[in-house]
Amino acid sequence: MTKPIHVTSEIGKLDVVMLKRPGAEVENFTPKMMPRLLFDDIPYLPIAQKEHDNFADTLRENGAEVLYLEKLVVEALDAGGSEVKTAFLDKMLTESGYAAGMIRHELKNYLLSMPTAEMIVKLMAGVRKNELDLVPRDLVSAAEERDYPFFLDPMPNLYFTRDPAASLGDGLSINNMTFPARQRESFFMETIIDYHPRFADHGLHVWRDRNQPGRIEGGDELVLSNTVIAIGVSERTSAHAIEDIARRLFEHDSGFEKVLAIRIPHNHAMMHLDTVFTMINHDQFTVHPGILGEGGQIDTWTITEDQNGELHVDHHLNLKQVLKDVLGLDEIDLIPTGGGDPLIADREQWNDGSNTLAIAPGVVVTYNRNYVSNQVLREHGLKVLEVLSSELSRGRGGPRCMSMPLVREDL
Ligand SMILES: NC(=[NH2+])NCCC[C@H](N)C(=O)O
Repeated sequence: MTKPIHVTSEIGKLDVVMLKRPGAEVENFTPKMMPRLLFDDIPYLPIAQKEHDNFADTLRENGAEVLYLEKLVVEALDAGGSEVKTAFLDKMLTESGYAAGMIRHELKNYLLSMPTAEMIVKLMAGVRKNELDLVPRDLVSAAEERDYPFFLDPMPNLYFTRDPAASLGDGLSINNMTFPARQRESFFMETIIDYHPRFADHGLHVWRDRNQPGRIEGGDELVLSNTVIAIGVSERTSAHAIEDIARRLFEHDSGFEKVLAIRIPHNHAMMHLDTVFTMINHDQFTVHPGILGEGGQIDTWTITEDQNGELHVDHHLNLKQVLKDVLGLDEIDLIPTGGGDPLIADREQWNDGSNTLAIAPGVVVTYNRNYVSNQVLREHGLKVLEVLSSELSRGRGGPRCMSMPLVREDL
């Protein structure tokens, strides 16, 4: 049987992928909560779901098996049995800010009274205060939180399955995420890997787990080849975590020998490397011109292991040259988002015009709204499969963010 996780490139034919269909969580918040929940608008759920189904169908029609996160967690908990389910809930409540006390007790009873599938939907969607017959009498609730409508916040970013974990070779990183709005998400992934029959006991390597200090997110982790990984030094991923994962990958025979750290601006529009740079063919990449300085310069470091087992770091400024060197290519094609027009580049990057998902070498899935960038990709010889994007894009992520490849064919 093929391994449950096997990803040695960004572009090998996509065989198995994990998605999350947007649910009640993307509607269960108010404009005031948006900045904290990392959304810039309120999506219209029925249309977001239609668009997401269109995305999933496109992947299936092109030969990928689509698994759903929400289904895998339920199957994992059911396989684990009631003790695992209770321990899962205990930990989820602790991570949601209820380590002890009356509210924890009530929330636990409320959620445990539900069948597993319903409990998971509820945890993802959030629990409002008016759902429980409870007037908290502790000082914190009485003094500060009276008007806040939730006991448990919704997790609207779950449909960006790319970020809580990343498939790297025959294993994965399960990530310690940056903002509280997303930190609980990677616990679902950990539960799947630990208890789902498809993943547990298959010798999967967790190269770095979510308990490690230093934040990292999958949108920053790109598998350039079976020996090279690129990682963004970004708003979401710290240099410390990059050194740490590099060390672990080198030590544990992962096959990876080089990590390319690329520094990008630290802001919400460009939160991850994959919002400004993706690999789409053996020698082709999309890049948002806004990240490149004069003469196309950008801070890049190659990290390798020296003979003494210490990390060795080299600094470079020419991304194109570094990519040629690490991939052993004579020429590469860096395709600018928006075709190089700075105004269009900014507009389309905002709606994830650089966030392309390669499903085979030279075949990409993109949002239809980025029609200038899509046309440019076609002119560069790529096959572009467009998917619907009016509502999904309001969460600030595109086709790469919305998918976690589990198995790709080797090149
Ligand atoms: N890989 C990505 N670019 N993911 C996009 C995630 C968007 C999400 N709203 C966040 O801010 O976290």
